[in-house]
Amino acid sequence: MLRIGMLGFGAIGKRVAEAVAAGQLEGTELTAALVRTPRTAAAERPDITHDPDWFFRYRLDVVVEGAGHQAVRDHAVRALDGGADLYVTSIGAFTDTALLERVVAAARANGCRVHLPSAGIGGLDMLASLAEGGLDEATITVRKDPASWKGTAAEALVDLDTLTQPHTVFDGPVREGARLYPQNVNISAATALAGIGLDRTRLVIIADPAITTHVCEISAKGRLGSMRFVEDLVPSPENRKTSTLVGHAIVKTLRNRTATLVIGG
Ligand SMILES: NC(=O)C1=CN([C@@H]2O[C@H](COP(=O)(O)OP(=O)(O)OC[C@H]3O[C@@H](n4cnc5c(N)ncnc54)[C@H](OP(=O)(O)O)[C@@H]3O)[C@@H](O)[C@H]2O)C=CC1
Ligand SMILES: O=C([O-])CC(=O)C(=O)O
Repeated sequence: MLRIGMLGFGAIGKRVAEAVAAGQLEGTELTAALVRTPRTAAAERPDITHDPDWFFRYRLDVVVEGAGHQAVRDHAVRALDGGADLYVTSIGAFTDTALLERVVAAARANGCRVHLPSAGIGGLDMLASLAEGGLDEATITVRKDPASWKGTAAEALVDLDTLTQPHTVFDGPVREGARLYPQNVNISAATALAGIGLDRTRLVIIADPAITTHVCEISAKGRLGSMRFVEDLVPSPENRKTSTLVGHAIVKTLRNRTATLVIGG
């Protein structure tokens, strides 16, 4: 039985819980989930707690982070020190390269692995393959409806409520943009780490009043050829900044861990 601990129990965490409860992740148990806000006690699985010491007293095979950059900073190394493999979705936290190095060192010291799943972005397999031959350029464009940028740095740049035209709120290196928009563009950090890195990958972020979805595009060019990938995803009713697909993608990733036949990856 694979024992999973979830950091975060929002749009992503709840989808994992639903999949386990529905028997869609054979041979797995969602043992515990760590959140920020205290919950009323319930003797059920997962055991949902806001107390990191309580969460980490469980012996976990896998810790899946779907909680945010601070949770990566606070708990990633502890998860690995406890002997669990770690899956991180808040990949933008690794714009801090020293943090990534500490996390990888902890994994190595404990004989564990760190996974950065594709989660909300496609095309990483192709991008990483192209990068093997050397990439000249890579760009990711993240376009979301204005409501998805509420509560972010975009609010200081533009009135999201009265926007009538697409507005570029960031155009620059991923290292800067993924730090400025921690809840919306983790996929850009995944793209950068799969390709030509956080400083050389260009990130364009657009608030677009003409759409109601998340339209994200990767384009890249190198010695082996070029690629273009576009996705158009439905926002989660639980958290508009996150595409509904993300939780499903994490379920697919966890299923691949125990499956006999693994497709893609
Ligand atoms: N790589 C990718 O493709 C994507 C990555 N993400 C990342 O995943 C994160 C979670 O997304 P989503 O599920 O939509 O978010 P939600 O806001 O729906 O849920 C976040 C959950 O994490 C908990 N939480 C927040 N901070 C902490 C912390 N410091 N320690 C422990 N728990 C914490 C919250 O607790 P409480 O319920 O008490 O508030 C909540 O349960 C995003 O912030 C983003 O960083 C998101 C989408 C795509
Ligand atoms: O689900 C998405 O739209 C992507 C996302 O929020 C992120 O990368 O943080």
